[in-house]
Amino acid sequence: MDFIKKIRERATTSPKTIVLPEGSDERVVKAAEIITKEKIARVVLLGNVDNLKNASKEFELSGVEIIDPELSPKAEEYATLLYEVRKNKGMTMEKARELVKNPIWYGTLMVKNNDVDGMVAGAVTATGDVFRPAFQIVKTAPGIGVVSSAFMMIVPNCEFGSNGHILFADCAINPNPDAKQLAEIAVSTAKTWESLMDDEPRVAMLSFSTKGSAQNEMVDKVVEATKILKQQAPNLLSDGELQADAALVPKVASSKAPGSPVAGRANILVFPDLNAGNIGYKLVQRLAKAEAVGPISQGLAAPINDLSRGCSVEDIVNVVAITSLQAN
Ligand SMILES: CC(C)(COP(=O)(O)OP(=O)(O)OC[C@H]1O[C@@H](n2cnc3c(N)ncnc32)[C@H](O)[C@@H]1OP(=O)(O)O)[C@@H](O)C(=O)NCCC(=O)NCCS
Ligand SMILES: CC(=O)OP(=O)(O)O
Repeated sequence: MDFIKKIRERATTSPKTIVLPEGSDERVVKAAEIITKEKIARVVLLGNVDNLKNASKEFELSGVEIIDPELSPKAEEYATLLYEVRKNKGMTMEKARELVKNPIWYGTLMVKNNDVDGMVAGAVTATGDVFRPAFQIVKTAPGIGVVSSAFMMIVPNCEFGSNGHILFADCAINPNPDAKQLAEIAVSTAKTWESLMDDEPRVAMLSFSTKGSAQNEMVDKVVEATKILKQQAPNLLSDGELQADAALVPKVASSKAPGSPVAGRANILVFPDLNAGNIGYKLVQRLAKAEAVGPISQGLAAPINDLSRGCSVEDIVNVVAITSLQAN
């Protein structure tokens, strides 16, 4: 079955409550309508109640809960929660009361307080501003050092990866991960793959060098990350350092990396830094007309997912479906 159809169907089997803090954006309101109609999740929309009531003349919003953080009776409770979680980092009650009026902080506190199962934001808000409160309030899951993200790229008419499905990581969060963090990103992405796909994960650690063809400290980082990855996850099919063509194309792999367990058949591409990852996913999305589902966050203690500000309504619906699945 088609990947997107499958995740949406899986989400309907145990619908969760997801907060969408950007009720001021029409795409988000339309997505709330579709999510509710298709029973993918129960939606809480944050925004100005009057504006959203007006919007509901245009959109079918029955079944969607609407909260205005500025008028919410829970604002003081959430401010106290924020103060308690961050007081050792200099948070004051005054600052907490101010931050709670911001829908992204309010939504994150709803997640922390278990009032909702997850949050999706980023249609209007830049990635850093979505994740900073998440890192500070929700924090990492036990045993996780670094939160990262992955995009499921679905490339039309493509034989590479798993029938054109390839996870790209990290394309949204960590600007310049060190070797240890890069290895952890690879392990997290393999777990994300396993939660979404039926076949085995095959991880390529990407570089501009294949198996020593170039020498540079940027290559050394990927070589070191591959070594750490193989030690930490010996049963995971992984290899590096590989160029993108060696990772994906069997013929190139047989000349550049003969005998590699992954080269020519990778379905997970781990990029060496955020310049490469973010530019890479946007190029494939726009030039190859690939569907880019994500970014899917990995390693937070509760599911909070970002969007690209260029997202469509359908992108929002898809990320909400994935967020519901992560909340299971
Ligand atoms: C995500 C991001 C905002 C974090 O910023 P930062 O400056 O490191 O954040 P702060 O220094 O304020 O750290 C806040 C907290 O988050 C934690 N943190 C930061 N990055 C983290 C990560 N990847 N995983 C887990 N925790 C992280 C810090 O340890 C800190 O915790 P503490 O305050 O409890 O000690 C930053 O890495 C960023 O802007 N990334 C690029 C996002 C982007 O623009 N992407 C491109 C478009 S998608
Ligand atoms: C993921 C990403 O690149 O987000 P944006 O396009 O909003 O910067």
